[in-house]
Amino acid sequence: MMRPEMPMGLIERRPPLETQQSTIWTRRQQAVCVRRAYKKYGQSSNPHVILDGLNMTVPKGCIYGLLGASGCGKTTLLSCIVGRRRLNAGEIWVLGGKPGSTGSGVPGPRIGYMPQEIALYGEFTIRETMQFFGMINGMNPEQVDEKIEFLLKFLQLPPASRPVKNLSGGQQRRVSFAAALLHNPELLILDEPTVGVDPVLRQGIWDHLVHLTKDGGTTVIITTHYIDETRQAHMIGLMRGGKFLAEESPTSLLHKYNCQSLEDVFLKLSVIQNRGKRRRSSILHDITAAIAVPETSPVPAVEALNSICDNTSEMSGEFGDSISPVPLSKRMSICSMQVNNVEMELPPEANIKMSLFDRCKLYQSHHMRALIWKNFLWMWRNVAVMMFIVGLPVAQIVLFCLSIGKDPYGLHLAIVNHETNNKTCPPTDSCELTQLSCQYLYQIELRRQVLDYFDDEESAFRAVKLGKAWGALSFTSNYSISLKERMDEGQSTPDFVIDDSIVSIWLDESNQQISTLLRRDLLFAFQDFATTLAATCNFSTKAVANPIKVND
Ligand SMILES: Nc1ncnc2c1ncn2[C@@H]1O[C@H](COP(=O)(O)OP(=O)(O)OP(=O)(O)O)[C@@H](O)[C@H]1O
Repeated sequence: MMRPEMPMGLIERRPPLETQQSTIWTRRQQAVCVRRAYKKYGQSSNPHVILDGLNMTVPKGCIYGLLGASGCGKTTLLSCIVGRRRLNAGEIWVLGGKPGSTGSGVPGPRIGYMPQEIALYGEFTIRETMQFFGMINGMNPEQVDEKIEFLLKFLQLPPASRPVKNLSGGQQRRVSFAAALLHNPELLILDEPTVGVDPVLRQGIWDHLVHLTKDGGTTVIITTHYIDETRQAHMIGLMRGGKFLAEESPTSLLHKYNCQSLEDVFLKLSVIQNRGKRRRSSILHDITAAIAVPETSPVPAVEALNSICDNTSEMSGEFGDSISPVPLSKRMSICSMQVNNVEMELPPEANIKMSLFDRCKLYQSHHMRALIWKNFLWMWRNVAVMMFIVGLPVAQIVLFCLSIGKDPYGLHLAIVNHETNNKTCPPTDSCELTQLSCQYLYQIELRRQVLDYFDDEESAFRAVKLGKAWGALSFTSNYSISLKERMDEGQSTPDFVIDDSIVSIWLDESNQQISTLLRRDLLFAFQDFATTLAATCNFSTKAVANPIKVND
């Protein structure tokens, strides 16, 4: 592909480096390759931009130190790499595939991720924690046990039977680190693993990382606030303002900027980035001119722009534009892997349409087993919580049955009994058909309701209105005579006799449940009163029973 001519001013300021082509193939050969990453938080109207066109290349077999001030977006970038978050724009290739795509193994056992925040179960012992992570990554118990011995010794951890909650903060971070190392992943992503670690152990950790990457089989990306400890990294990326200020080996950075420490390099580059921002408008003008290719040119304008962004030579030295000044070939030689000589089988490309079967494959049996095991262990360790969770519904049901499941009793009823001049009357066991209202009221009392006597209907209604009674019952003065005549005369009973034989009832309907139950009680009480009376007088009880039979 032809490159557009660069303007003279730009060439004078920055001598061009060797042109590097960035193709999908080369991106997939890297351990991690991020291109034009853009990530923001918050509303579109007021976005908080964290990654602003960031490019990052982590060759395989490399220790890559990701450095930057607190809050510059290191954790955000790492969580996009492991597939916990998504970019708003741009591309990420991890171990040849896109995070989350089918068959990429990312997230999955190909990656070991130690997050910044501790994500361990406090109730579990160190051994159980390791067993859980081992199970998730498809390891068998023997393999886990073997690895535990080494990791406990190497990371100076207490005995494996110690619960995680009883460990210090630094020890818990080391357990989290051990969990990331456990399954020998191809790519180790460590977010501040050396926080709370003494200098001797810190050196031990770095030595181990160097050992892991020696044969090129493992790649490590590590963030740390101790900038100088990254001298042992093969490459470091200095992040600021959502971009990389540089992506180079520590020695070449120290040499190039003539500094004694990487902190000084970082400061120098920050100053250059600030200057670069001020000059940016004029540089942008130069670039626009560079890609303003004539219509006759065989290179389309979009390709020309991509070429400028992807090839490291054109804009090298312009920090803050997130383009590394190191040619790709040099970066590759820093690390142990010579990609050109290796024929590798790459995972499938992203955005492949997934069938339902493929989706089901995401739910692997060892994941399910690990989760079930973890949940049972958690329940076992939290017996009190479990008893509460199981016992609460039982207690609720018992309380419900005790309070609501029973029929209500002790309900007050306002009685106006003109037949007895509102006097209470005892029930009789003789067949005298006088004061039948008393016998009916007695049946109501048997249902444990409370009878309050009133002189007239008006005062009985007032009691109901004031909520002192749930209902009012009124008997006429010749209730018993009328009822008897009604039974004797049958069809020829005059209307006024029928009216006198009726018990008038008014119920408070404000609580439908109570009024329904009360209505049922009053009807059943009358049924019992009629049956008892029939039995006392040697009548057929069946004749007075309700002519409805509910069968089984
Ligand atoms: N979920 C979120 N919603 C909104 N803002 C967020 C969220 N997560 C992180 N941020 C913001 O994004 C910025 C970058 O956060 P990030 O954790 O990536 O920084 P960092 O470089 O890892 O910091 P440190 O070195 O202190 O861990 C911070 O300003 C943070 O407040």
